[in-house]
Amino acid sequence: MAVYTKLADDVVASFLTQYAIGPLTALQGISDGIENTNYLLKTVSDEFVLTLFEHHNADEVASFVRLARHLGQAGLAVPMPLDDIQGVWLHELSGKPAILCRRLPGTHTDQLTSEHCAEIGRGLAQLHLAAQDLPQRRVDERGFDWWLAIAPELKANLSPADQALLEAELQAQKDGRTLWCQLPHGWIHADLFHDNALFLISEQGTKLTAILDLYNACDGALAYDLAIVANDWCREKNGIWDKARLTSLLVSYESVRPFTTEEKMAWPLLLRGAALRFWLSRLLAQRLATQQGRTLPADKNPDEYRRKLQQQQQQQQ
Ligand SMILES: Nc1ncnc2c1ncn2[C@@H]1O[C@H](COP(=O)(O)OP(=O)(O)O)[C@@H](O)[C@H]1O
Ligand SMILES: N[C@@H](CCOP(=O)(O)O)C(=O)O
Repeated sequence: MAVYTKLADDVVASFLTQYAIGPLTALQGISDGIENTNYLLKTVSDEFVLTLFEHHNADEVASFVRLARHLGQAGLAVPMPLDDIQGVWLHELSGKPAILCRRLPGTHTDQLTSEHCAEIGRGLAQLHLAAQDLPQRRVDERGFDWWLAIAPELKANLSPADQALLEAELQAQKDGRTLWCQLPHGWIHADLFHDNALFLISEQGTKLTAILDLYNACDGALAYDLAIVANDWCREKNGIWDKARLTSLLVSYESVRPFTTEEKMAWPLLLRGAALRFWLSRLLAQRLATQQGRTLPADKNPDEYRRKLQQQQQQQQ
């Protein structure tokens, strides 16, 4: 569920009077997403998505949206906040930063194919290139330093075998740090799971229509971003690779931005780093959920990423 802040119709209707989009005709909470509150709304002119940021202040939102605007102006299909009649795009609603974006077409899919992977490979490479000239990249709040900081406290609840798996990977990542730092860096999406993309399927084929949720975007190794995508889009939840989807992803990405020699060398390290990152963040989310008497959604199970990491380690022995 992703409606943490409930908004009455009259509150939204009044909010919309700041925009030149006509009066509200329908309002519905969006159940997808995990972090922010999102509403789908209709006016006489079009469909829009209203987002209330639950965990970020206005300055942080301004930083993500700077990237979204830059990418949108470069022709990428990302949610771009609309200006109101005063030319202001960042608002406050119910005490939270709020933006309004046009609803992008397309739907989510869980039935991933090589065509989806080709599309996202191309889309991600285009995002990396288009963002290169945008300065002031944010630090990755869930990068290497965070792995080292959070691992000791999460380790206490793991089995001895999982503790050993975690320790071995942290050591391998420390050993690989010099190589990692030599890789091309830039703005990365940092969370481009398949639930953050929309597609349209027509007689012309499968088309990527939106890359969503740029709210983890930060500085990082570009090929690490691709490894995050590969782990989610090209592997089953049991960790088994779909080779056709992986090939499709890599070939398509490389057709837009060719890999450097160092990136090819670092690929196994990056895949493991990407698996480690989401194993740790899901363990943390699980701990918070338990403390609050909630259960995690089934598709956020930390074990998926433990298995992916373990298999990747075993393949490389
Ligand atoms: N501009 C948009 N056009 C169409 N759908 C959108 C748009 N923005 C958000 N959504 C829908 O809302 C969902 C949640 O958005 P997302 O940014 O991923 O939220 P969260 O940060 O809470 O995870 C998306 O998965 C998508 O279904
Ligand atoms: N896509 C992730 C959730 C987002 O990561 P987080 O660090 O912001 O929790 C997942 O599927 O685990």
